[in-house]
Amino acid sequence: LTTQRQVDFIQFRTNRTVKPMDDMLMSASEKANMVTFIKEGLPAAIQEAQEELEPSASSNIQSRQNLCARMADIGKPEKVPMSVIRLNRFNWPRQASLDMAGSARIDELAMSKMMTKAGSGVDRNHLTAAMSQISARQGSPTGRFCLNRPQPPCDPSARYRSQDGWCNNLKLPFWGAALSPHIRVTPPRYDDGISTPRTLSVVTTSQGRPLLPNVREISTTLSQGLDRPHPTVTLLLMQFGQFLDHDFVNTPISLVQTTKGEASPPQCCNVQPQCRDAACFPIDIPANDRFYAQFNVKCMEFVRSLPAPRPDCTVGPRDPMNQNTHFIDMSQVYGSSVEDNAVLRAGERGGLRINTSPLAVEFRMMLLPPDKDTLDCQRLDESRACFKSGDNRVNIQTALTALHTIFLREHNRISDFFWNRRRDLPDEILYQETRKVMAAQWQAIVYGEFLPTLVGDRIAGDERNQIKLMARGFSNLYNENVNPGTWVETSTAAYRLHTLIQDWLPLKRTFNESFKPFHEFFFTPYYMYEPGALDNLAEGMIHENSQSFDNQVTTEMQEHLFQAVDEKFGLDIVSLNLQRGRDHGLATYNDIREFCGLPRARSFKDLEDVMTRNAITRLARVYRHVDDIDFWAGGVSENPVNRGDGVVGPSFACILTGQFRDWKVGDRFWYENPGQFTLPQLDEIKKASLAGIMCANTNIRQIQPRVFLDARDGVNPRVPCESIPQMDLSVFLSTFPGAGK
Ligand code: HEM
Ligand SMILES: [Ca+2]
Repeated sequence: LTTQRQVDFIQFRTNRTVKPMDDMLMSASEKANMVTFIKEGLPAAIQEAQEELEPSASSNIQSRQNLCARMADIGKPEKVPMSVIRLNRFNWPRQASLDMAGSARIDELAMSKMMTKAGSGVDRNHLTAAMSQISARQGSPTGRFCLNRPQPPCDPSARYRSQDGWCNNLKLPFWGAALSPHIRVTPPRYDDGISTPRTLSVVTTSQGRPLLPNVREISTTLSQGLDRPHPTVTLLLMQFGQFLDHDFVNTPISLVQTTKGEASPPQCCNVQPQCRDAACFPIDIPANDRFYAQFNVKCMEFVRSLPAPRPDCTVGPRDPMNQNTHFIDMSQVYGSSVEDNAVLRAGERGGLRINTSPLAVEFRMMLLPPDKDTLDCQRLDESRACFKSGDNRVNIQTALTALHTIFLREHNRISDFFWNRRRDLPDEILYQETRKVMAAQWQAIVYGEFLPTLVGDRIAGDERNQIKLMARGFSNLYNENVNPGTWVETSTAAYRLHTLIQDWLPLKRTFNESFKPFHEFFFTPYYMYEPGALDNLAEGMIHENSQSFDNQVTTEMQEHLFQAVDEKFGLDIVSLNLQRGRDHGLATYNDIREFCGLPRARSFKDLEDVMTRNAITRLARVYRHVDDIDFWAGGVSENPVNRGDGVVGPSFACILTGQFRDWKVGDRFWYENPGQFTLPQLDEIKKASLAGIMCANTNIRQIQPRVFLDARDGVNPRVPCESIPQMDLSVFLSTFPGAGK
């Protein structure tokens, strides 16, 4: 049986370096004709599209909006639930993202004009693929967001990463930078080949192609919220996983101008379809829904992600924007822009700003600085504010806030050490040197501890996958031709490991709390102000287990996501994940199988090579055809890879292995690259561990060395913190600017 198949080297079926044009089955003259057609027609199409989308020119759109606004007023406008407001805050766009999306929308309209012009004789996928390779908008006034983005030239000898990731790649400075698109390793699946979500089944009937199953129906068919704790993996794996995802991706949603002149997310439910904003993609809830029906809820709000313009001056199918640096560089701690970073800095001694509220001072707790503007937080009293960090999602649930706090403390612990020895150095140097060490040990922990647990030792240990750390010496894997960008396949499915989440937080032990459901911790991180809260959470996360990797997601996430205390229901993360996949034009489960070297399944039965019969039955119950299966739904239905050597299934493991490889070999500042650290410094970084960081920054006294796995006598026994190795930070002083003079 192929279920027993062992996976080691992950080899992609498609050669990702092949340009789409080369891939097309066209004669040379056909290709040449298409290139001429695009070069001649596209600038005019862009011009037309721009005029059409210009706000002043669209009086008819305006009047339609006004009409619809009046209709909405006549009907009773529903109060927007707090859960929806919180979801939108979670995905909030920066002004720069909104500006850039305007440019991307012009491109999309221009593309569709080109398609109309080309007529039905031309293959739409060929045309979009060809357009995406021709820089037709360079120098055009709307091209201001491509290569012309105003930035100082790159300094190849810069010792530190830039704050926004710009210039990591010297040839293509936008690669991996904040405010660039997610990238793709499989072709997009949009209904129109440009940007409209996949909604149609592959099946053709006499009435045409039926709709794909509704995402909420898929959600309830797959998951019954069963409680299946993972046998060996701690809850810290889940929590670290989320903390890491806030390093490499932050996808903003679209906003609309309200009549008051503010920008806000459009309301999509309870609005007539013809009056809905183009960014609306609401989720219908079936009338017989096992949970929402009792509240008479028929629709879940969903706003589409912002389109990102392509940084290489080409036009092409829509890609979502990423507001964080794509690199594994601790941007969730430091921010993804110079402006964000400035707010987080103490401004002296190389430190990060901390919380100076009376509670924090009284109990001598180093906490994150307060964020007075956080609308999504329900403030209980003035003395307990929500927190600020490098990623704006820091407050969404308290265990995440706890990890942010531990890494804040770690930064200040290291910067204090440096400052005590080099008081002559300015704040900026002390900060950057600390950040450099922080990012290095972060990468070492992500690749050395987290990834081997996630994809399994067998895959992580295979040198050919290039995710294994060096036993000694430097790595020679840096490749300037590898794009270090976050993949849509990762952000929108393979890394959405919401199946690992428990329906409680491990706060019970010290606080003697009666059971508190997980949703009471959404956007209410006030526990952090209790003395001992952080220690308690840290201790709980290494004691308790994650949920298993499977098609089951806790009802806290499937029914109560972001629910406020005075609400009865929240959102469903499974529906959101699936709908987001369609919004982002994500390839299907079968596409990914093929990309990963598994055979394309021709029937549901073919899925037996990676799934149990039970998991297949659920998929077959809701999907009409095996080609319709959404990647996330198929991915979580798989058995863990290599019989449980890894946590995730084979297709998630495949995507994640490729992704982590590219984040590493495409990062010029990867800590093992020559020129980043000296050999003695690398030897110290090898001593870094998450156990060590938790010991150094909390009051935990005992810990198992491999924190993502249960403590087990003989194998991974809990030991006193004193016996966990710590880096000798003094080795880093020798390469400080001006050292040894
Ligand atoms: C622990 C509580 C968690 C909550 C409440 C939560 C909630 C959410 C929500 C609401 C979204 C946005 C959904 C959408 O509109 O598309 C999201 C996205 C995401 N989640 Fe989670 N999540 C949690 C844990 C995790 C974990 C453990 C992981 C992975 C190990 C994870 C990975 C992701 C990723 C990669 C995204 C996409 C983010 C982006 O593109 O900006 N999440 N999560
Ligand atoms: Ca980052």
